[in-house]
Amino acid sequence: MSRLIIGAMIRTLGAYPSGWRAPGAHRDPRGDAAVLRRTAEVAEAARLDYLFFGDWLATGEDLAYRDPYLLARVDPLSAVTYLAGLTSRIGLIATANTTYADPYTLARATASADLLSGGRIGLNLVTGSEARTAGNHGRDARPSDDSRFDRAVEFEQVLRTLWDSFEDDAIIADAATGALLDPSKLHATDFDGRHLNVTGPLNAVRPVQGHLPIVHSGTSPRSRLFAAQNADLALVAVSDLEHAIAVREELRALAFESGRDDRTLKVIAPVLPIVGETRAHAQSIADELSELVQIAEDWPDAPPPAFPADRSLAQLSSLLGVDVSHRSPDAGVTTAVVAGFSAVGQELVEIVAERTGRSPSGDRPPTLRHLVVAASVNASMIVGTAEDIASEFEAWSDAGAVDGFNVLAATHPAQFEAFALGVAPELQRRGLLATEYEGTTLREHLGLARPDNVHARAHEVAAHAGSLRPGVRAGGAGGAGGPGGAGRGIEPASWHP
Ligand SMILES: Cc1cc2nc3c(=O)[nH]c(=O)nc-3n(C[C@H](O)[C@H](O)[C@H](O)COP(=O)(O)O)c2cc1C
Repeated sequence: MSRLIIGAMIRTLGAYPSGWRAPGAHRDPRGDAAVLRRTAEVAEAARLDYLFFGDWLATGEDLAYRDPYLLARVDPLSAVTYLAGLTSRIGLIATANTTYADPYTLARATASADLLSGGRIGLNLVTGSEARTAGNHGRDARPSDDSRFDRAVEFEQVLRTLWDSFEDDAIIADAATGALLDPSKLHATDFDGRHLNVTGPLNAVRPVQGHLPIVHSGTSPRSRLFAAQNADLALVAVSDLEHAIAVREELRALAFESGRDDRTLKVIAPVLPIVGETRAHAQSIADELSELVQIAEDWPDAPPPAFPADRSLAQLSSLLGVDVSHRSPDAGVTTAVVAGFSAVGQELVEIVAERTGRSPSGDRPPTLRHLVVAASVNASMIVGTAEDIASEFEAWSDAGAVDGFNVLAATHPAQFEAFALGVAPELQRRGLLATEYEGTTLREHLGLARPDNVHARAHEVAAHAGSLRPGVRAGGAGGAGGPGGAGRGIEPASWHP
């Protein structure tokens, strides 16, 4: 039984769109500091490996209905730096968008946070953008998929090379001789790529972790290739166990073909557990959350223009293959009605039954509202007791489907603490989560070696070959941490200056 990597993806207003409406739930982002503090304390006591902060560089009224936690949130780097001061062992992962960020500024901020945290920071690199994000950054259009990933590849290489500006022993600090620095161990970056030109060196000492663990989340083919070639953790969106096994196999094969030790790539799936004292209790929580999700028919005339179009009886009718748009959303759906549904409709009825315990043949049949919500709210939900949830984690681990999970809490604090205080101890009992932090850095929690300094390796190669001038690069191709890059501790011969 190998231990899983267990992190929590923090969404303070809850990861379920109606989570903030649940009784006692945190619902005002102006109070996020206290929730973040409490969440970090509980997560570290539960020995979770890390807290993960996604990011979205735009906002608008639509998010209030679809993804409320995105409406107004603390910037991920501020969150991890703040929590680094309040915790001592748990990892802290922030998200940055390589399409819009500046590599020098980001390298400096992340190297600083890693120093301040004692080596506990990770960096999730995303490239995606929507029109609003482009507009917020003075760009008139979304970059093409290829150009955003071509830039991301250069960006990741520049980050690693900037982080390696100071070799670990570059600072001498000898008061007697007045020697503060060994200048031969401070390296320029001199990156000259198609998208990025960075001279360096970075004005921050090398991170405690050498290079921060790189995370990448995405679904497109370019995204998977980027993760396979450059990431330590790949966050995947998967629909079920079989899909997860296939995606992990594909990512590991891509990593191997890129010249990496594919075991160094950890595949992490998001999961949204609803935890109750009994299964029926958990189902009642899921049922209440489902009923709190607003649908178009809740407005007497018409929903607001920004309201999600797919959250309506009209949209549901097209999925069911039966016109239910004129019926009450709270009308029970009986077995006879379900018999006329399409295959998709039947599947929705099963999803609702699994989550809420509502059955068309029972005394609490599902309503059309439940079916609208099941169809329009995307969530990898598991509903049950702490043992039920832990057994599902164990089954995915045994099947080789994942290396770990990013746990999303439907509500804060209730469901987050139900997981941390209920499921985490059960995972520890089964050997799936450590009972104590074995190391002090995020790399150690993730079982990742500390990479060599690309320039120091170049020194060795140069000393050996008598030719190479470290730090001067012939252009963007080939990189410190990219495919075959020495940044991964892969033999220097594969690193092309
Ligand atoms: C599990 C998961 C989490 C994600 N989190 C973010 C995020 O926090 N911010 C973001 O801009 N994109 C996020 N994305 C979207 C992709 O990371 C992003 O667009 C990436 O560049 C790959 O995109 P593509 O699959 O659209 O090519 C996430 C995707 C997945 C599967």
